[in-house]
Amino acid sequence: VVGVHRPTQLVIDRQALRENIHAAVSRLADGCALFMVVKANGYGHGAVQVAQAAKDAGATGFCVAILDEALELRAAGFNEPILVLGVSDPADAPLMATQRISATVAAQDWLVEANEYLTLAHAAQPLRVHLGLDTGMGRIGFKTPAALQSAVAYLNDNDTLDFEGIFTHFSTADSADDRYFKQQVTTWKTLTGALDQLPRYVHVSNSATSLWHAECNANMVRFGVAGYGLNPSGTAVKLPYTLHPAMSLTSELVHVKKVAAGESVGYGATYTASQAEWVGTVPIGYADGYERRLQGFHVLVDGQPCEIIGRVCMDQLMVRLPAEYQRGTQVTLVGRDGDETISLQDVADYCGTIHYEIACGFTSRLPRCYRH
Ligand SMILES: Cc1ncc(COP(=O)(O)O)c(CNc2conc2O)c1O
Repeated sequence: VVGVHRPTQLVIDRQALRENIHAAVSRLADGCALFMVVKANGYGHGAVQVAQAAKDAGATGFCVAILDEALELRAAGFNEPILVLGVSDPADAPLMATQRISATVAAQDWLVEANEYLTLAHAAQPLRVHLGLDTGMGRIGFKTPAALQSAVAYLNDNDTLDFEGIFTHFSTADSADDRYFKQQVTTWKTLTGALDQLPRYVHVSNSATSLWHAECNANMVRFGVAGYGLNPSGTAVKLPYTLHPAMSLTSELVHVKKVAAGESVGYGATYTASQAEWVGTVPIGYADGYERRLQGFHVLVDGQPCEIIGRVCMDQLMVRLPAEYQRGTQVTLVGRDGDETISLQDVADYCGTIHYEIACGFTSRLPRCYRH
């Protein structure tokens, strides 16, 4: 990667992305589309590169969180449908219409305000609208048949608006306990059952739903975390087919020294060697998204787990080495080295969070290097 002057990098395996997405596409019923969810810079993997890999593997559209992420894809030359999953600014309705970016709508007053902007702008294209239904996620969306019917009537009465899709989002699809999931499905059926006809895109599935409740898929799935090779449930529910994690994180030792018993390492001198030992310094820290909470976790050097000793600094961290190693020796922070592997799940477990947050948390200071 041009301009990389530090050995620390996120390595993204595009072949893994393509395999994960193609596996999902091949399992979808005829007529069901896969839109790759590339929000948050492709869950940290690089939105543009992920979008291309997903398109190569059969994705026919994309989902993002905010309008800026959709504009990034258009600027990169993607002409496929793009749905913004969050609530956008009604004042941006003309821009979205012109750019053929689909807007999520969660309330009728948003439609009325957007329509004012569209009418004033004499937008050449109607704004594509997906109505979001809140069936239990408790985030955004219509909750009653009456409100939904009213919004649909408003859509049908205004040619500045194109009723392109209707969707909901499940909050427990990744749980082995499906009681709440079933309640949401019932609510979904009640709400959509109140409409005479449904729009082109009808979608309810995130990765977990498409993996464990595929019968719910309708005609489009919003495929995210599994496309990156990660189990939506973490380790709670077994995958129906193998996924290939696409993200690795590697670096090199930039300094190696022998410390004597009694010598301290890191801010706050929180670590003191109890015996003479070899210590390596790795150029990565919390400003890269490698969190301070990872003190005491481990990295891999020469296929061996090496404990992170002392506090993680902003840009560097120190590890105990099993022996003397040369400057430049590879360090694996996420990925496989010999017989050992550190997964994003392992990092997330140690931090008391989920792998989504770890992957999204790697900052822009880490170059993304693409393989295959
Ligand atoms: C509306 C919506 N659809 C689909 C997805 C894709 O889910 P998946 O990556 O599990 O397949 C998300 C992810 N949203 C989030 C994932 O983590 N926090 C979120 O808000 C979402 O918010």
